[in-house]
Amino acid sequence: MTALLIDGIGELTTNDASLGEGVGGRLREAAVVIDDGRIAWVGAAAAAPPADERFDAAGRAVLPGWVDSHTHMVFAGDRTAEFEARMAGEAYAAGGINVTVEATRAATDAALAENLARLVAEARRGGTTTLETKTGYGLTVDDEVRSARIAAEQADAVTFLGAHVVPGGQDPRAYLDLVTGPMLDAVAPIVSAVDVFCEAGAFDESASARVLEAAAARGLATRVHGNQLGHGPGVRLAVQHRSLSVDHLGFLDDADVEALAGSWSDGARGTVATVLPACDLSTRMPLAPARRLIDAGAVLAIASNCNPGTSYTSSMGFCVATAVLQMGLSVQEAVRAATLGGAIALGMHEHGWRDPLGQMQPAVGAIRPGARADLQVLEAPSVTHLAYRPGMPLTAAVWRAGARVA
Ligand SMILES: N=CN[C@@H](CCC(=O)O)C(=O)O
Ligand SMILES: [Zn+2]
Repeated sequence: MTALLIDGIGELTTNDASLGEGVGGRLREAAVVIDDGRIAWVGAAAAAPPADERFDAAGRAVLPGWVDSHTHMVFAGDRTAEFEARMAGEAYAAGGINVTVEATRAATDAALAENLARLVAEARRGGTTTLETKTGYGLTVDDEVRSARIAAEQADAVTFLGAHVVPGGQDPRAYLDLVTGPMLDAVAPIVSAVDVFCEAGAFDESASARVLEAAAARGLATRVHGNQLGHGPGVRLAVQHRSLSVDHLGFLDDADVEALAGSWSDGARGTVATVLPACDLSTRMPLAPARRLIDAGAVLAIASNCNPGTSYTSSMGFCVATAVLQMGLSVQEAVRAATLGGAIALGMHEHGWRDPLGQMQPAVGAIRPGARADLQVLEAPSVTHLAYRPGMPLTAAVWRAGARVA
């Protein structure tokens, strides 16, 4: 194996308090050695061991690759008209999902895989090295299995979202029976988690609870899309069911914030609060109260929610900038939420995990010895530039599992 030394790092964000200072575990004048797909060494550049090859970061900032813990990238079609109508004043409603369902069902496997590859490549160029994606635009047994299979070829984690919306013309009770029964059984061998859109116009509290119970009965982790379009039971349900994350969070009351923070008390694995800044902007909905969540002690993740309806971007840099400029986070807090936070939301931060193709992978979300060698070099001296220069393409180089991917 060829070891690579990355030195000349002006500012290294490790996300490990034992390696550096502050929220990001930051080191100055640092170096990293990667070997066999993993981080082999981290420390002061002056003390770096020799390696076979060298990359000079030339004083630039290095940080973990983004961990995008929430996307919907298996789809076909376009929702430009819906977006235009929204920008002209129409409200977002869950019903738009059915437009993408129709286009996705009509697409060939090759077309879906190609569109996914295009989006994954975009994400990689923007510094994303770990990516979750969901089914949810098939909504028949065959179409959901097909989406899960296509996702498994390209994503690091696949989530089943059969409970996205009741497909047009179907009886809600019969569909819930299908999603919690035969459809779930068919996708269970491929996916690692189950999600439910708990919202008016999608699945109510009791239907959502049934989805979460059915998943748990099959040993699958759960996530919830909650509190996106109004206040609802999503957060409460997610915490009660010990879901890995609850995502969106535009409408929270004090009890929701306390429940999310309290879910981590006594050393328990709690529920990550995942905010989706690009989605909040793109739907002109209130921004999730990320500052309040962190201050209360919740564990925060930032994700892109890349999908054709509510957030057609995979730019984690844009999400981080928005979280700083509009949600009141410090740059270090936002970077941590978009890297380690996402890894915690996916259960990939501490130990090895199995990818959708059955291969064991090292932990992600931090630059520490033993972790997967997922890192990005910014065309900037510090991560502060992510918010100071919003919208600029600052990703200069990306390694994923030790391989240069951008
Ligand atoms: N909220 C549910 N699902 C997506 C939207 C999907 C769509 O509109 O196509 C979301 O996360 O925003
Ligand atoms: Zn989503």
